[in-house]
Amino acid sequence: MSEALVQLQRVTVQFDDRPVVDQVTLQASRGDIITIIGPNGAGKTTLIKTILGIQKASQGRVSLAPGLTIGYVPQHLTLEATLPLSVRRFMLLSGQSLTDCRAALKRTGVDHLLDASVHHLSGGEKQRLLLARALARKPDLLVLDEPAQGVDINGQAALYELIRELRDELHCAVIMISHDLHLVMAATDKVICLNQHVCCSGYPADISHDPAFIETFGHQVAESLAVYHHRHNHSHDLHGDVVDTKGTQGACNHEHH
Ligand SMILES: Nc1ncnc2c1ncn2[C@@H]1O[C@H](COP(=O)(O)OP(=O)(O)OP(=O)(O)O)[C@@H](O)[C@H]1O
Repeated sequence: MSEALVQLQRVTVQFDDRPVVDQVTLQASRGDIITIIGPNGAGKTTLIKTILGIQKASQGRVSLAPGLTIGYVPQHLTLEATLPLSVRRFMLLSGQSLTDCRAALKRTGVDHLLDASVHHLSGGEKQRLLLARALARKPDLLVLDEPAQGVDINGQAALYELIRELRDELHCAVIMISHDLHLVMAATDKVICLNQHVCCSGYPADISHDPAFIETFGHQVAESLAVYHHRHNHSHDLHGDVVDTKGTQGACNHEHH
């Protein structure tokens, strides 16, 4: 059996006696990509904060493998607007060496921005910078809170593809929150549908038929996902351009059923 890096057992988080996360049990092992989906206010961010140790569980148990290194990609990069800060300095603040920082920036496709100001980066570049900062730690577990925010649709597909590649390279586990249901269904291994409690969980193709999923997201969403089998016969680069299997650029050709 593969090594469990994180285990949550009946974890509940309450704010003013209101359960925001209700008796959630989950486990992530090396190689897993687990995506948490759910409506606004469902407790998704609170749940990952509990895994990170930023939020204390009111009840239940959070167990992390000893010596676990976590790389965290927050929803937004929040910075003091008046503080001049280059990408280089931002990365070095993580405490990693310049060599590791540059390698991580190269891997996420933004090493050319080393001397740029973080304040001037586009939404997509900021997300890749945050991913590089998490990556420089060589994490066993990568936790991402809506990593594709501010990224256009082609860029989103490229970002999810990159996350899959990083999972393979680092042999880490990935837990992420996403609202992009179609991309989640195409790019993830396991989905947890959260609405305070775990409504349903499993493989993407299966959960779209689950009555609890249909109740949470409605028939229209469930039907559109149930018929959505996405076969990729090519990949995208980080800018969303299509690259075929031989590495040359070509036309986008997805097959849907
Ligand atoms: N520190 C806090 N104190 C009190 N209430 C909080 C706190 N943090 C979050 N909440 C509440 O908990 C609920 C869940 O919030 P959370 O951010 O986890 O939801 P979410 O599923 O990530 O939502 P979204 O998809 O909108 O980002 C919300 O009603 C929020 O107002």
